[in-house]
Amino acid sequence: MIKVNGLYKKIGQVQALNNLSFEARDGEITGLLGPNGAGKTTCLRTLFGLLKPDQGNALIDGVDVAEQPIVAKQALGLFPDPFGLYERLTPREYIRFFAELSGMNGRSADEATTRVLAQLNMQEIADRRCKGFSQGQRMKTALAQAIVHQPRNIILDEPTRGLDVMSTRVLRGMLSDLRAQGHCVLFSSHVMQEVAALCDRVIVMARGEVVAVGSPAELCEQTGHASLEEAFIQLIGTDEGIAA
Ligand SMILES: Nc1ncnc2c1ncn2[C@@H]1O[C@H](COP(=O)(O)OP(=O)(O)OP(=O)(O)O)[C@@H](O)[C@H]1O
Repeated sequence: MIKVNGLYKKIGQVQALNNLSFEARDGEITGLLGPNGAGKTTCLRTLFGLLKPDQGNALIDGVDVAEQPIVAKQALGLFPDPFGLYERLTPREYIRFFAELSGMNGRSADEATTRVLAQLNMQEIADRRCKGFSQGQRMKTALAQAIVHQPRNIILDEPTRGLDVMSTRVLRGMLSDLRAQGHCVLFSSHVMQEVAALCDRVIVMARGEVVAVGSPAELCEQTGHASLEEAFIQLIGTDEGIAA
């Protein structure tokens, strides 16, 4: 469970977060949807302890990220940019390295690596170098890295940016599996179709605050629009920076 309470963050002259509060529940996929500059990345960076809020707090399974960053991060997986994989390593080496970074060693790191390779059906590519991998194979490696320490909560910042259709499908399948296993999945997006297809609940953000919360169907109902696109435009006040 991820919870943010009254987050404020000013960056330069910009009030990037402006009393932002919401929760993302276990066993659900929660989408953070907003136009460019809404504050999505700032929020996710705060959740991961990379930014300190001016006010308010972020809780991972009830642990305050600012007060106990190491404990909070152990319950959190951050999905990295799959284009940034180190190409000379194999997935097994790569994932094991991240297992060690999260505090495992020797046998436990080996076991965790083997487990996640099996979980994501990666045995065939486990010992090939990442160089030349398809996007889908990169996605799996990136996700394996994020979940090797079995965090209950997984955060993804614009995970489908730049992906082809097949890879997007692979990612959607992986996120649905994580939901079925009871994980809390939170991802940011400015792509409506993606949010509509995947999310149980959508947090609509604009100007650093929440402007609406609900399932895609509830958001349509709240605004009286049949299409999600129209609902979002009404809620956000513009369609600038939102993709269909
Ligand atoms: N390092 C920074 N320096 C200056 N301004 C920043 C910085 N980081 C964020 N901001 C500003 O804070 C606001 C929120 O930015 P943020 O990146 O969180 O938005 P976002 O919703 O992730 O947008 P996008 O969809 O475009 O990635 C924006 O107005 C942005 O310009």
